[in-house]
Amino acid sequence: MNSKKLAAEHAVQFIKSGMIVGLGTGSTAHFAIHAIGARVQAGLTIQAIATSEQSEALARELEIPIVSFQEVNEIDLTIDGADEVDSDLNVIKGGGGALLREKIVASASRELIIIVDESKVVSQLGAFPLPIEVVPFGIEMTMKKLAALLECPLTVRQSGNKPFVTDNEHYIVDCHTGSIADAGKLTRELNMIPGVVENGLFIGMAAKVIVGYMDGAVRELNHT
Ligand SMILES: O=C(CO)[C@H](O)[C@H](O)COP(=O)(O)O
Repeated sequence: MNSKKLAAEHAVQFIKSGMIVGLGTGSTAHFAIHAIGARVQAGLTIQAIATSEQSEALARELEIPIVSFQEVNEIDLTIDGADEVDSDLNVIKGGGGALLREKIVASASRELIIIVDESKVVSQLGAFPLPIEVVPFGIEMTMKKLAALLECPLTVRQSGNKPFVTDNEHYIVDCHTGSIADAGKLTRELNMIPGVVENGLFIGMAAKVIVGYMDGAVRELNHT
């Protein structure tokens, strides 16, 4: 059994008719969107807001009703993947390049459920390169400021032989930070740099993490 699919299908059970649901991005979220589509076909009535053009296109294909932020005040529940999760349920996201919309949707949500396979659970965040979304204008200067703060190798994410461009027409800088001692402080410092739009640290945002295991087990991690 695919452990990402296991976590995704477990999470989708928390959706109830009438909810506004945030749809995540990535391969684990892809399984969740399919499971939501199946429940919609079976009579679940929800409306959804997607965190990327890709997830929105999939949702439309599966006939999941899509709404915009103009039409809702709040999102009831968002289900999204992650690149790393620690025991305090802090998370690194953005491996798929959708971190800005993911953070906007997560912060508009009453509840954020993160779905991962067991390989994503870590004791300290930072082995996965931290994605930072930056505006292309002045990126050389923004990267100098990032380098001064982080003191670690930085790379502009590529797609083919060009910079990867996000749904918001920005670039992603991947920062090989190594272990992050104080993720809360770092997220605030990063977002103070002009040119940085958002970073992939989601601190204190997840209410629950659902982990799928290779042996078929599923475990819920909650705040203690
Ligand atoms: O943050 C993300 C996209 O920006 C993804 O949720 C994250 O990269 C995990 O992806 P996957 O489920 O494919 O492992």
